[in-house]
Amino acid sequence: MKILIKNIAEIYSSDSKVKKNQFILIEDQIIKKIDSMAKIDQIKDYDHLIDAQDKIVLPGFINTHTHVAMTMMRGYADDMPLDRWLQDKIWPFESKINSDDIYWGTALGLIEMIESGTTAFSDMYFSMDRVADLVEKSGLRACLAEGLIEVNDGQKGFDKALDFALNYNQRAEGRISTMLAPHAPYTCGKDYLQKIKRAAQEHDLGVHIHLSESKKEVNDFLNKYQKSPVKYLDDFNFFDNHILAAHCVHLEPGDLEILKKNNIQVAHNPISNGKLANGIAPISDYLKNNINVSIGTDGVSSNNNLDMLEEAKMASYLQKIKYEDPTAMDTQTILEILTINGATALNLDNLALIKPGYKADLQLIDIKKDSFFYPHHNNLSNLFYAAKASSVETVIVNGKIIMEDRELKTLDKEKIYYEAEKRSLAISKQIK
Ligand SMILES: N[C@@H](CCSC[C@H]1O[C@@H](n2cnc3c(=O)[nH]cnc32)[C@H](O)[C@@H]1O)C(=O)O
Ligand SMILES: [Zn+2]
Repeated sequence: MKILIKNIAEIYSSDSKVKKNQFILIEDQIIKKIDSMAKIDQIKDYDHLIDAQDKIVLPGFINTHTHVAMTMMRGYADDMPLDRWLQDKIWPFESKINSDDIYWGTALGLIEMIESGTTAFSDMYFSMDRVADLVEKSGLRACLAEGLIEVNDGQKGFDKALDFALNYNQRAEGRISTMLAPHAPYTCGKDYLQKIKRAAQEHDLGVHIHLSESKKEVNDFLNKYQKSPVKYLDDFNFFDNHILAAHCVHLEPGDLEILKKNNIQVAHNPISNGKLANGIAPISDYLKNNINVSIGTDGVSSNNNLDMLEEAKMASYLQKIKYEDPTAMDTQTILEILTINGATALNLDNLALIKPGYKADLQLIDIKKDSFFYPHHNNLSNLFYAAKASSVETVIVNGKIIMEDRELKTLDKEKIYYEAEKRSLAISKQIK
């Protein structure tokens, strides 16, 4: 399948300056050629033509930390601190969820991701085989991991998670990759974490974990072990693997050096950290120290959506506030954090740049339809600081169009809305 995208107003990719008036040729899963419209006559052979007049093209956004099925809990538990939110609301709800519920809750989240220009995500949840079915069907790219909480999951859960990680890696034409995911150092003991670490090393799998999210978590570790969660994990070499660490909000002296030394991949979730009042992560310091930072939305229940544009604007403005420095996170940095840094975080090669030889995961954004794109001084600024995700018009993943002119090509919206609504409300009724 060859797709030709012509008349592109501008292409933004973090490896180069903005390119104007271009075409892109996609062949099968790969970006084959990018050139100026003056040379379009050279391209005679293609199956599908997209006219990108008045549109800009960017790599798809990569959401590096989420629990997609938690979309079912949108608006179910608000305005609470992390420990109470988990223990009083979220975990009781999750104890009633079956794998069909996860399927439909995830489907609801996938619609939102596609419609807001996300082409890849990293999910930590349960019933991952069902999530994988949806990744396959939707056409999205995902890094999937069964989340493990030791008291609930134990050895059996570990075996299942490892089995999943080994069996599903590279499925769906390579769109699915896998990791192991101990939930957090406060929900998994040292022996359990060591077992997971050794399995990850043996099978060359990355490890996805929540880390130093709340002040309480850090204080509990300081009281119990006289060291921070970061130091605690480092002391038994937990960080030897590729580590995707969500949050990293609260650091003790010496922690940043540990993150840097171990090449920890920080997934920053500013809206979740705001909603649960966990604080503002020291992202500027991470960036200055060349620690790779990407962005996650976390689950909808702590957000309450999956919109990466909103997340990025919040990330940037919070850093400006925290450091009283308007340059703390500029538009170029936002572009990197939303795209190429996400690919690095998920250990995926040849992804997230608009460049020949790279996977064709990209989005077309209309810059003439909505008032917030006017005037056109700087479209990247307009996109990150002014626009809404409804300007995302067409989404391509792995060379396949999954949304065109805002029409979803792979998912049945009506059916998904119906099932997700029915199941979510039925579960909340069981709890009351
Ligand atoms: N197998 C586990 C599920 C782990 S999935 C990942 C878990 O992370 C939880 N979670 C979601 N957001 C956050 C957060 O911000 N901090 C900590 N945990 C979270 C989520 O509710 C889910 O229970 C079990 O049987 O409970
Ligand atoms: Zn999370």
